[in-house]
Amino acid sequence: MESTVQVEPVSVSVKNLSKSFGTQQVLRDVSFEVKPGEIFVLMGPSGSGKSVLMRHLIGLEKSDSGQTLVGDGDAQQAETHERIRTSMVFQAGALFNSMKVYDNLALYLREHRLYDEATIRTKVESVMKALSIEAAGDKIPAQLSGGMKKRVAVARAIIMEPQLILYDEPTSELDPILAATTTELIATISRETGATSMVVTHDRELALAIGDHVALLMEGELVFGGTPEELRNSTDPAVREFMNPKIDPDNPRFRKQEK
Ligand SMILES: Nc1ncnc2c1ncn2[C@@H]1O[C@H](COP(=O)(O)OP(=O)(O)OP(=O)(O)O)[C@@H](O)[C@H]1O
Repeated sequence: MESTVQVEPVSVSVKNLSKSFGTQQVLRDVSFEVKPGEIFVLMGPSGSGKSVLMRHLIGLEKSDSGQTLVGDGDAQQAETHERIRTSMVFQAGALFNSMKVYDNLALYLREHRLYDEATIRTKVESVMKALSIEAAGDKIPAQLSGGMKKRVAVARAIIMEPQLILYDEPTSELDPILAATTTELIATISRETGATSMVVTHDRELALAIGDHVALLMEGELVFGGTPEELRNSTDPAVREFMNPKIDPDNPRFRKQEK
């Protein structure tokens, strides 16, 4: 992917982060570090607080206590995000359906008046080439397949040359081959741009294949943090159950959860 731009990666640091909504505590004293340039994978069951945690990192949520740093800046201050380029690849792509793919990609550069139209064209074409989506330029998102839409969403995120890229469930709703392709894409972008990557996912294959570090959040608490190898070898019953749930049709777990 020779047409991508190298960036200065940033660290992420979460220290003793707690957050409640009303009486429900969603994050409990969560702490972890992400090193510049690494791929950090955040896993955990539905409702465990992953999205709330990520929202803190892009400044959309205010903590009750604790600290979230992106580089040397407080993630909850707008100034940090003006200085450090962070982009998020949303699950549904967050593309404008009424606009051609080319215009979706050019939008950020045009809105921020960063370059003249000729330079924008060069940049958009270069990112489209890097992700092999040149043929999609004149189409609107509704005309694209799921896999192509994912690549356009990734293209839209990397066009701003982010130092930190956050992926929200990038492989959900994809067939196994497309999930593998998207996983490879995340690894390639990480390698080629040098950006720090954080991936929220339920996808164990992705976590084990490309994570430098993996963290597991359960009921708002970080119950595991380590390498994929350490995750694979964990003897913690909750971690093992999450990674390898045994399906027992005679003793369904939803019945146990009802009690
Ligand atoms: N703005 C909010 N107000 C009240 N409760 C909220 C709010 N945002 C999230 N929650 C609650 O916080 C809990 C954690 O939600 P969150 O979306 O972070 O889970 P998640 O781990 O991302 O789940 P999933 O994997 O299903 O996306 C849920 O119980 C949710 O209902």
